[in-house]
Amino acid sequence: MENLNIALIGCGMIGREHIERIQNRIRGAKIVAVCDVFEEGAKKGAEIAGAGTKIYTDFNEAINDPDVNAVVVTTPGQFHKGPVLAAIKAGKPVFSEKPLANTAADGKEIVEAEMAGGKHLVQVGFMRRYDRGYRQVKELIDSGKFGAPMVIKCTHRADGVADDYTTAMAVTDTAIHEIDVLPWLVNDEWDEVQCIMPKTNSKVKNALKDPQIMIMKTKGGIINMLEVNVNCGFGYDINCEVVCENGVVNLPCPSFPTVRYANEVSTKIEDNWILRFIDSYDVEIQDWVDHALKGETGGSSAWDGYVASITADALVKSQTSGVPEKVVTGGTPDFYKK
Ligand SMILES: NC(=O)C1=CN([C@@H]2O[C@H](COP(=O)(O)OP(=O)(O)OC[C@H]3O[C@@H](n4cnc5c(N)ncnc54)[C@H](O)[C@@H]3O)[C@@H](O)[C@H]2O)C=CC1
Ligand SMILES: O=C1[C@H](O)[C@H](O)[C@@H](O)[C@H](O)[C@H]1O
Repeated sequence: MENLNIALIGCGMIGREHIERIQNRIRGAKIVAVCDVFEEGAKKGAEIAGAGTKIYTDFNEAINDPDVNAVVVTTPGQFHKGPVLAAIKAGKPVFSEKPLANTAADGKEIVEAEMAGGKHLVQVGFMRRYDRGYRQVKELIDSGKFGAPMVIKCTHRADGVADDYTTAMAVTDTAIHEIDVLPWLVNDEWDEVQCIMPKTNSKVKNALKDPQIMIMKTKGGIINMLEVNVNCGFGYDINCEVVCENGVVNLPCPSFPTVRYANEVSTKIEDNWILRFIDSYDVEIQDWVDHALKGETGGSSAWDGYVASITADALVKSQTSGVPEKVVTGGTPDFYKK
């Protein structure tokens, strides 16, 4: 393939972000068609993509357009399976935003379809693997200088979520980033996970339980403590500290000026995920395009996405059981072994 001619499915918040970056900053690819169940949404996507962009409201029609040779899926997680399976059936490379699917059952269908087709076509949008800070942490850990990782402490904090955000989404939509990136960071796999509910924030006006504490243990014995806190009140605050045998490695915070003013010293915390990881989205999408043009996939595979969904299912189960739940994947199929 000379160029990816992409159909983007789901012209919402991140769909429009990806249209803008693909049209303006990504080499070797362009959006030629956009699709949204709401025609108005598709028209908004087409406006960003530019003149001549085809508009669809049916993802099968968009994906099977003969001018389309690649697919980006940016529908809500529970609606990823349809377009991803359609892209696999059409033999076209597909970038699916995270999560691959909201349940392990849906993820399994995708993995089985990709293996049956015999071609690696699916990449999942876990962009933290492309984030400069996470890659710096991984490089230091992989150097061996600090010894083996033993404990990880993370926060995933945001300042407010949509009204339809649920207790389960704290796992399937939010913690799913740590579920994917941490095993990659420390070269291990999840074994057992537990969700513990502290006192709920009095700002929460619906059934949402927030914050949540997720204790996750790897097969190698590393224990991670993750605080998911989506009503923190002060910004979008992502932290990751890896405690090793001879030292501690911390994820760098985005750099902002330190201001001294009126007897105070202060710096800034990002407002949201768009700005906090803006560079990593560009690196991730460019890597997907570069690989797809060679008939390959980079980043997180469909199997990585499926394992993340298996882990998420276990954590959601623990949200009600309150006890540790095992993460059972059955082992990596040869098709996905690197
Ligand atoms: N990597 C990251 O940091 C982020 C990833 N995401 C992921 O991106 C995906 C989309 O999230 P948002 O943009 O926030 O959602 P959104 O709700 O803003 O947009 C989703 C769009 O998909 C459309 N849609 C729904 N079902 C469809 C179907 N069957 N066919 C075509 N269009 C359909 C909706 O009409 C809507 O316009 C989710 O999987 C989410 O987890 C979202 C935010 C950040
Ligand atoms: O994917 C995302 C964002 O990247 C944020 O990390 C989360 O807080 C949000 O819930 C989710 O949509």
